[in-house]
Amino acid sequence: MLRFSGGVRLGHNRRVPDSEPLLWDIFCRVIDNHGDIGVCWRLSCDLAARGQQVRLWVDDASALRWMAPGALHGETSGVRVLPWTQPIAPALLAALPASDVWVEAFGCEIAPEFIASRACSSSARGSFDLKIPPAWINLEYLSAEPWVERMHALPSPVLHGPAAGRTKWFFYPGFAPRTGGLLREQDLCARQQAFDGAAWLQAQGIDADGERLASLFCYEPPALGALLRQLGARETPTRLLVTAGRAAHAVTRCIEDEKFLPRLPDKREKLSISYLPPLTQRGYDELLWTCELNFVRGEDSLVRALWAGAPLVWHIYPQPEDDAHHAKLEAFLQWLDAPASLRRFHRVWNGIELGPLPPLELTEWGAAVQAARQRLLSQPELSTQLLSFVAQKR
Ligand SMILES: Cc1cn([C@H]2C[C@H](O)[C@@H](COP(=O)(O)OP(=O)(O)O[C@H]3O[C@@H](C)[C@H](O)[C@@H](O)[C@H]3O)O2)c(=O)[nH]c1=O
Repeated sequence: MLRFSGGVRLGHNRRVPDSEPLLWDIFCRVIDNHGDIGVCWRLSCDLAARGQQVRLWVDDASALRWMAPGALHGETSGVRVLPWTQPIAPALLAALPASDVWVEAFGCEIAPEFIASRACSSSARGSFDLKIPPAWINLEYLSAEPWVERMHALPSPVLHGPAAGRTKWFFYPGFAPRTGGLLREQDLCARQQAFDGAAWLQAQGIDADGERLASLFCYEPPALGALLRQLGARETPTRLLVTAGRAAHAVTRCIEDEKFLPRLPDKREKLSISYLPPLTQRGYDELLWTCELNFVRGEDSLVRALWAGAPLVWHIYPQPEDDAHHAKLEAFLQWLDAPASLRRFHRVWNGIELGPLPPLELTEWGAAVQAARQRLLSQPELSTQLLSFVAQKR
């Protein structure tokens, strides 16, 4: 069934059976960094891969140019990226068929003109047409904190506007079984198994013969200089694959810092650095699969590093107003059943504790990540859960 422009939609009063593909409107506001659009794009593609039709409304789609080349030209089957302008062009709204599911990602409020355009014009109150209510999902940020299990799947009544009286539903991604789970494409494990790291490095023009590989995706960690010194002092030479943007700037600043240079150990040549171009999302996954240690940040790359299964260190998105990220980090480490050295490493890496970085204990850290990955693989992933949740709420 074609649902995009020119397509024929089912009669408005007919309930679409659960097995039939649904039309989704996903709204994404880019606050900063790449996680907002990164998660929304991944979700859109994963739903489309399961036969759903997705319209992704985003106010700044610029990151998609490198994250998913072709996305803006409609080259991803089942996903159409639409400009979330303020206001949304009335002609665009008028041309679009009504959808079955609305998703507001990360607490962004769906555009009021979009909601109003879906209201039944013949209704006396001008209120929402209840004959074809879409399932309305508030997709939240990821956290391992215990309250997520209590909040997941709770209703949130809409009090104002043309949709007053309707209900939105909280959907919390999470690590624990009673949450909405984590995004994991159906073909992810197969792709990972078939992956050839050596060929990937060659394609990137990286000659890493005899070197241990670590990837770096971070903000500006206070212990970055200490990490570079630590990597430079390892027995086996290390190559750090530094992602484009803030991580690359932070490393460059660190290395160029005149105060820093004299303090580098004698064996400085034992640390080589490769600066990567912005990778596609798939390419970023492949980077994580190639490395024996991954430094990640934010939200989406953390999940991808868990699927990669190698030891990981998380630079959590800082919330300096109330330090809410401290509890969030501890909850994650608790869920991970992280060994003491990994916990301490995280606290220093995130500037929560002062002091030297503990040594890298990759065998122990890797075992914790592998065990966590196995636990996650036995739980249903996010899209499966979201599809069945939506089926219940329509
Ligand atoms: C480095 C790199 C990343 N990526 C992708 C992977 C992810 O989808 C995305 C990065 O997103 P994250 O890992 O979540 O890190 P981030 O720091 O960019 O995003 C953050 O943004 C804040 C606004 C949110 O509040 C945070 O929770 C978090 O999501 O970029 C690439 O596609 N290519 C690359 O080369």
